Amino acid sequence: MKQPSLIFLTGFSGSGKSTIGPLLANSLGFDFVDLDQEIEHAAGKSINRIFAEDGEAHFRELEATTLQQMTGKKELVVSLGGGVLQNDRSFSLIISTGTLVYLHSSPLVLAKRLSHKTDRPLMKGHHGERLSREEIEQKILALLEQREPRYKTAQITVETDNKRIGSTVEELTRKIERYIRRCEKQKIERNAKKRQK
Ligand SMILES: Nc1ncnc2c1ncn2[C@@H]1O[C@H](COP(=O)(O)OP(=O)(O)O)[C@@H](O)[C@H]1O
Ligand SMILES: O=C(O)C1=C[C@@H](OP(=O)(O)O)[C@@H](O)[C@H](O)C1
Ligand SMILES: [Mg+2]
Repeated sequence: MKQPSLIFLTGFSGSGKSTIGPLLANSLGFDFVDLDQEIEHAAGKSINRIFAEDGEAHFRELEATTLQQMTGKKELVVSLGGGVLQNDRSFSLIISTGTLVYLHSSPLVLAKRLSHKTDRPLMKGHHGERLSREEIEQKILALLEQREPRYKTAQITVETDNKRIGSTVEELTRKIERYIRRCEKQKIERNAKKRQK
């Protein structure tokens, strides 16, 4: 069953899901889980090592299995990894059990935020070498073309470019609280109609 207060944060790598997730959970008074951290904990190794030793397809399976543990939960913020929605099983699990929230960022800003990070295997070269900011931007553009259609199915979207993290958290809190209230009202109205029949 769908729980509007089960919040899944999506968006490209570097959009701020892992940074904003715990702050948002605190602001809403909800629990928090970072899907990548859960996977690393369960596997006993880093995402970099999972990609290098077991491959991306195995990582996508781990994402889908770990997500399953979150279905049915309420008042929880889950920071997803940027590629999880590409797996059909994960995508349908997410949209059928919670609220999808999209942190939108431009490729230029994402490349800037990611150019100094070493823990994003997909933002490296074929042999694990570091890429220039321009090369990272090209990779981002190619991946975004595939991923954006599913990011855009989110019920709530916020822009993260040129915005302080605190402002994004405030905007998200307002929008999510309003969305949950609306869902609750609709549920009450549906139940009242059922009773009248
Ligand atoms: N306005 C902003 N919104 C979100 N992240 C920002 C912003 N400005 C800088 N950052 C930085 O960008 C990075 C985002 O990384 P992270 O939170 O790990 O994103 P994700 O989990 O989506 O990959 C962090 O280092 C964060 O501090
Ligand atoms: O874009 C992706 O496919 C990935 C994004 C990462 O998470 P973030 O979006 O938190 O960086 C992590 O799940 C893994 O490196 C794969
Ligand atoms: Mg993250």
